[in-house]
Order: sequence, then structure tokens, then C-alpha cells
Amino acid sequence: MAKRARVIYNPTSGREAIKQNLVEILAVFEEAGYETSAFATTPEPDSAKNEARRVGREGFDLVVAAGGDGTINEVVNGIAPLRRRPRMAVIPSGTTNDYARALRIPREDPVQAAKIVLKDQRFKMDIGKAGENYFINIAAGGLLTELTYDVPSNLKSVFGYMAYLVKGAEMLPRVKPVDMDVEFDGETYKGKASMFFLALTNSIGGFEQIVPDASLDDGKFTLIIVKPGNLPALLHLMAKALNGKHVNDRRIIYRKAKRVKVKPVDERVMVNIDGEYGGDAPMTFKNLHRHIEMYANLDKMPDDAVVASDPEVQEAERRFAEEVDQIPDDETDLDD
Ligand SMILES: Nc1ncnc2c1ncn2[C@@H]1O[C@H](COP(=O)(O)OP(=O)(O)OP(=O)(O)O)[C@@H](O)[C@H]1O
Repeated sequence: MAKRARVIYNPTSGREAIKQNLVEILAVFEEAGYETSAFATTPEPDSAKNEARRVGREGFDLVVAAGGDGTINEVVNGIAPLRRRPRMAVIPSGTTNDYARALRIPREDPVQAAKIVLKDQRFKMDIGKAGENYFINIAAGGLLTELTYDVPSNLKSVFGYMAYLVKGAEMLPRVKPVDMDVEFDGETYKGKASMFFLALTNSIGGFEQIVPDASLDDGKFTLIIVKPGNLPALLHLMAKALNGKHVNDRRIIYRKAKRVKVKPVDERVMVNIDGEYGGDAPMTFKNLHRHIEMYANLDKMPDDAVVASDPEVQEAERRFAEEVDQIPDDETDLDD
């Protein structure tokens, strides 16, 4: 029987880029040997997820998630619980496109993104399970969580993670460290933390240095716990994170872990999963090793200058650096 592919696309995302190129995109998957059909998502919740699950159950061989990060996350959530899971491909058309960045898939032209399938390069990617939800990029609690809800989406789209940082500088006085127990692969952190995050890729909001050594299929999350600090201390840490120098900073815990449990002692901690609210802690996070087979561009590409070359991101970086520069060094110590 011919291999079957379903392109699940968000007709509204990225100025309708996918919709406008749909005929060509379908032709690419046909050329790759798939009998290909398309499904346009609707505004109803879980539309992409339900369709992905349906075709997965029907035995389709490939599901193509075409849209923004939200659509891709839904497709993953649709197929992740299935025993027999179809392969996945990604055509980015949203604004941040973190997954496409991590998979080195072209982000400007959806037809070029589709053509990655013709290289026939695939690998089995780790995904995370957070409570009952699945994620492929990041789960976070504390500062980052609040920021994601507060940053207007147009700002988020232009500046990516930089927007979180700039906005974060304004919000930090409101961010209270929370007492929590974090268990990770037999170790425990007990104490106050400003934020924690668990990353699967090294691309978070278009910001590639936060997890400089992330591997997509090592079976482990990169866990970062940010210990409490005053406003300048945290800003300083973020400035270091801009060039990946935070990994050995004593104000954070930086570990690889397969299983992480976060338990706040008595306060509410909202958990952000791939950019959306995903429930409250206590929550257990599991790394599902090599769970989804994914088409990617596995050729070694030149070091990504992508973020740095974006003038808007550069401007955000400059503004952020200015703010951090105004902080006297002696204020950057921990206040715990
Ligand atoms: N036909 C549609 N009409 C209106 N909204 C839709 C439709 N299909 C999906 N949506 C909504 O689009 C959202 C998902 O957007 P998606 O992540 O694909 O793109 P984006 O928001 O442009 O990208 P990004 O997340 O990268 O900013 C979901 O909230 C979903 O309900």
C-alpha cells in the first residue's frame, strides 16, 4: 500500500503562507513518495490535535504540522499517546518557530521547508511529558511563565525571547521566589527558586544560547533552576545568558535529567508548556526518549547567525545591555 501523508495546516498563520503555497507543498510530499492530503485547522480548540490523532490511529505514515509553534505542539500531542506513531515533518509559518529552528528547517519559505523531506534525513526526537500534556521545547515555571502571559503577542512575535527579557526587567519586582522541592534523577533541590525550566532543544524563543549543549535525542532534559536573587542579580544573570556564559554560574543549577518533579511548598506555581499555560505544579516531567521520528535537516549548517542578524532582535539586545550596564557590580550578588 502507498504511504499516506496528511498535511495539517493552520490556514491563518503566517499571513496565510501555507494556504497560498498548498498545491506546491502537496506536490513535494507526493514526490517524496507519499499519497498526500491536507486538512485545514479550525478555530475550535484541539482541531490540529484531534486530526493528528485520528490519522495516526488510521495508520497514516506521516503527519506534517504546518503552522506556528501552537499547531506543531498540538500535532505532537495528538500522536504522542499512540502506540504506533506516524512520522512527523514540520513546515513553519508562525512567528517564533522554535522547533523549525532547532530542526534547521528553513523558516522563510514553506515550500523550501517542505523540501527537507526530499533529503530523507530523519531522527527520533525526545519529547517531554508534563502531567498529561506533551511538549517538545520547554516547560517552565516562575518568572518565564508569567512573562509569556504578559507579553503582548505582537511584541513576543517581533522580539522573541528578547521581549521576555526586556519585559522581564520591568516585571522582576513582582516576581517573588517560591519555596519548592525539585527532585531530579535522585537529587533534590529544596529552597527558594525564582524560576525553573526544562528544555529539550536549544532554541527558546529564538534565543539559542540558553542551553548551549542541548541534544535532541539524549533522553534528557536540561534542567535550569534559577536561585533567588534581587533584581540586579537576575538581570546580570540574563545578560550572561545572552552569550551562554551562565552555565557555571553559582546562581543557577544546571543539570541533565530524565525525570523531574517540581513541588511548591505552599504557593501556586503555574507551569508554562511550550509557551502556553499547562496547569499548576506539583507536576512530574518525564523525558520520552526518541519518541517521535522527525524529518529534519541533519546537514551541518554554518553557526546560526540567524538571531544576531535580525535587526529587531539586535535592537532589543542593545536596549537590554544598556539597562544591565547601569547596574553597579556590587549589586549583583545573591540576596539569599
Ligand atoms: N482556521 C482558523 N481560524 C482561526 N484560528 C485558527 C484556525 N486554525 C487554527 N487557529 C488557531 O491558531 C492558533 C495556533 O496558531 P499557530 O501556533 O499555528 O500560529 P501562530 O500563532 O501564527 O504562530 P506562533 O505560535 O509561532 O506565534 C490556535 O489558537 C488555533 O486555535
